Amino acid sequence: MAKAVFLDRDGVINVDHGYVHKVDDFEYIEGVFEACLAFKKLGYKIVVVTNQSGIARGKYTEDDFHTLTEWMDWNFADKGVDLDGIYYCPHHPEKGIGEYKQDCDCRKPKPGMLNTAARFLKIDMSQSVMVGDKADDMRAGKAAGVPTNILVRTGKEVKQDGIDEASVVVDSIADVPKVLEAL
Ligand SMILES: O=P(O)(O)OC[C@@H](O)[C@H]1O[C@@H](OP(=O)(O)O)[C@@H](O)[C@@H](O)[C@@H]1O
Ligand SMILES: [Mg+2]
Ligand SMILES: [Zn+2]
Repeated sequence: MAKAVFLDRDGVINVDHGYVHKVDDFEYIEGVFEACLAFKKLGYKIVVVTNQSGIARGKYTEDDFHTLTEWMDWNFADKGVDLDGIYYCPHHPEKGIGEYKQDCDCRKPKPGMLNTAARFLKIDMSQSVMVGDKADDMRAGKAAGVPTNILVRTGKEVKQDGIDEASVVVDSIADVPKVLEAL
């Protein structure tokens, strides 16, 4: 069985300017590629799990998301990092338009995206790690059975509920490899 680092996107990989959907607005957080290279060296798969309710809200389309994601995936590949999976939730239970208005199982804090990835990639949750910038990311990790849930300070303002749900709080993804080395 494999172990994985589940990565939230906005606020962890890139600066969360709010519903980012264009290459021009996609600003990488410093040290993200080096951190991901370190995860790979430590034997982890890397799986992105991102809530994209901007799709449900009609701010951008699934095609816009795919275009940006393909560009991001190539950026990682150029740096020697093969992302093992990228999962997204396009829904919102109240603000969604049409088919996107759903109380789905994939929107974090629910664990659907992590569980789907785990089935497909044969991931052992008990050895895996979640990295996010919100309490709901920590809750999704815990609901999936991930024991190490790391909150970073590069995204949404860290609040008490996030701190309470997290195993550890670090400044950014650049600090995560040393946390994993100590596990
Ligand atoms: O951090 P991840 O999961 O990768 O993506 C979150 C984003 O899709 C957006 O999620 C929204 O939350 P709501 O979906 O409106 O609750 C807001 O927080 C936006 O500012 C943010 O850009
Ligand atoms: Mg986030
Ligand atoms: Zn969903």
